[in-house]
This record gives sequence, C-alpha cells and structure tokens, in this order.
Amino acid sequence: MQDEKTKSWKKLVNVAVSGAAGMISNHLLFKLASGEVFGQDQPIALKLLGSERSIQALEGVAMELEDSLYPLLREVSIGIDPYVIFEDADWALLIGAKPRGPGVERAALLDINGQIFAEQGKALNAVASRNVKVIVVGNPCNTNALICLKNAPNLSAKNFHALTRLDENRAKCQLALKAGVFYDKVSNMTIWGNHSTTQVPDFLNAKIDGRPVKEVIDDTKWLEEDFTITVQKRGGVLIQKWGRSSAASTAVSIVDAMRSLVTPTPEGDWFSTGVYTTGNPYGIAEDIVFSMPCRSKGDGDYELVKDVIMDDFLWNRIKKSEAELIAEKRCVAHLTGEGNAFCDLPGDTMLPGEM
Ligand SMILES: NC(=O)C1=CN([C@@H]2O[C@H](COP(=O)(O)OP(=O)(O)OC[C@H]3O[C@@H](n4cnc5c(N)ncnc54)[C@H](OP(=O)(O)O)[C@@H]3O)[C@@H](O)[C@H]2O)C=CC1
Ligand SMILES: O=C([O-])CC(=O)C(=O)O
Repeated sequence: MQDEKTKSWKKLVNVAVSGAAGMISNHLLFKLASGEVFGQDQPIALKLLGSERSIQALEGVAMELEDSLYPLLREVSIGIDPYVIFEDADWALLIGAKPRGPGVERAALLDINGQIFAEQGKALNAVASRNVKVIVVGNPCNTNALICLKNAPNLSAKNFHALTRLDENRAKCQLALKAGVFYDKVSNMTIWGNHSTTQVPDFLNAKIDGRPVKEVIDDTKWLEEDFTITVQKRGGVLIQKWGRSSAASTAVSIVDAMRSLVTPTPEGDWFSTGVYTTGNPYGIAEDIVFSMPCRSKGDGDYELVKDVIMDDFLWNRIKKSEAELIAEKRCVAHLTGEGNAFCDLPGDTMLPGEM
C-alpha cells in the first residue's frame, strides 16, 4: 500500500537547516516533515547543521523527528560541517546565529554572525544545488543574507532571501484587529527595508477586503504612529513578555515564506521578502538586501511587483531603512570582499528584539 503511494511522489527534496537545535527549528522541522510546505506528495530529506556546542542536542532533535514517523520524511542527517550538510541542498534555511546578549555591540554582532554567514555562503557555493533557495533568518538577517550571497558568486544572488515574513504577518494581524475583520481579509501587505526597527509596514498599498487600508481605517495618526511602531517593535515586546524571542510564529512565517515561492501568488496579491536590490524598479540603492513586494509563479522564483504607489511618508521611511542597511554593509566590507570595514551605525535603530 505504502509502496503504491510513494510511486506517485515527486523526487526527494533536500532541505538543509542551520541552528537546527535552536528554538525556531524546534517548531519548523516538524512542520517541514509533515508536508505543510511542499505538500503530501513531496518526500523530504532534512540535513541538520549544528556545532560542537549543540551536537548532543541535535542528536535529540533527530531522535524526535524519527519517532514522529512522518511518512514524507525519508532521511534525517546531522553534522557540524556545512560542506557536508549543504551538499545538494535544494533549500538552505539559515537560522543559527549568536543571539545579541547584554553588552554586545551591534557592530560586534555583525562581525561575529557575519563570519558564520560568510563561511556558509562559501559552503553553499561549493556544494549546494545550483538552484538552491536560501532563506536567512539569523539576525541581522538582511546583512547576513548579503554576506552569504557575496560569498557564493556561482549561485544566483536572486535566490537569497532575508526573512521579513514574520513582520508582514504581524502587520496583517494589527490591521485586521483594528478593522475588526479576519486576518485573511488583509492583502498586498509590504514590509519595506531592514528586519529592524527601521522596517516600513506599508499601509498605503495594503488592502482590507480589497479596499485601500486608508479608506477602511480613517485614522492617519494611528496608521503612521501606533500601527507602524507596534509592528516595528513587536519582537521586542514579545521578548519582554515571554522572556525569549518569537519562535513558533517565526517558524510559521518561514513556512509561509517557502510556500509563497512554491505556490502561485493569488491574482492581484503579493508577499514580502528581503531580496537583492540590484535592478529594482523603485530607486532603492543597489547591492543591498531589502524587503520588497514580490510575486511568484510557484516555481521557486519571484518577480518584484511594479505597480505600487509611493508618498512622502512612505519614501522617507524607506530611505531611513536604506541608510541603515548601507551603514551595516560598510561594517561588513571585510566579509563581502569589499575592502576594509568602517562601522558607523545610526544609533537609534535595533533588531526587533532589542528594546
Ligand atoms: N528574521 C526574523 O524574523 C527572526 C529572526 N530571529 C533570529 O533567528 C535566530 C535564531 O533564533 P532561535 O532559534 O530562537 O535561537 P536559539 O538561541 O534557540 O538558537 C540559535 C542557534 O544559533 C546557533 N549559534 C550560532 N552561533 C552561536 C553562538 N555564538 N552562541 C550561541 N548560539 C549560536 C546555535 O546553534 P549551533 O550551536 O548549532 O550553531 C543555536 O542553536 C536568532 O538570530 C534570532 O535573532 C528570531 C526571530 C525572528
Ligand atoms: O531580535 C530577535 O531575535 C527577534 C526578532 O528578530 C523578531 O522577533 O522579529
């Protein structure tokens, strides 16, 4: 019976996950194995990257996955060498990163985590599938994604993403609550920019029940101040309340981000993801990773959405997030092959989790 069933299955997909013993992965891996992302006819191999520090825990994670008896999960492997774990990866979900603790400067974090993503970029470049889709989650995710793609010159820069889908989901939630509608009535929600407190949740282009948000929520002060700040700082508030950063909702948003690339985007709608800006139609600086509105045919690829409108409020906010990312990029020049780093970050910006 099982054999009959597996005959109609697609070819095995290899999904590599770093930080696989961490909190986000502990939710995500079980969703991946259950078929939530790729569907019930897609067998999957999970390749889990850990470190000396986490290898015992990773053995435990692999045991739990095996004990769950997921029919679609055909292989679980663990290891600490990215050149082994990333071999033939069709997807690389880069979640592991040093968390920012008390007294750690943002510049130091950029450097420490940047080293990780430079090494992983090199490993992907050497051994992953030539069409690998990379989603960088570990913070600061936009600049980590830039470092990663710069170290993978033989892969398409277009296939590298920084996760801003959690921010999109948070923004949709706030708009739905304010308008008194269910979440699925909110569409065309763009997060522009950095996954930091400079991110710009775009209420100008978003829609509620197919109508412009500003027609449904006639409260500019709420949109410009309360809504925007709530979304920007949501991660930090959650850490204050729960004592740890969003893990379950982040895993859900990774599933959403992947599904958005493997299923056609509904007509007229779009999704947000942090992608390489070179060639973008909006006038955003080239050569950074910036969250923008995208559509996909469901083939793993995407196109930037062209028909968005801008006003001064939106554009000025976008420029602030752009300036932050350009400053972050200067901090990691030594990791992107662009000479000596010079780190002079705007002082008032933070990761969503920092408050
Ligand atoms: N983009 C987004 O929307 C979001 C991003 N995040 C980010 O995702 C990342 C992972 O979060 P989460 O799973 O909750 O974190 P955890 O602390 O649970 O796990 C992080 C993993 O990072 C790895 N790591 C790499 N370097 C270090 C280091 N120097 N010290 C400690 N751990 C290290 C560890 O794995 P190992 O030892 O195997 O390398 C660890 O298991 C963080 O960077 C977080 O800020 C979180 C929420 C939302
Ligand atoms: O700063 C963090 O680790 C948490 C984070 O990114 C978020 O909740 O958006």
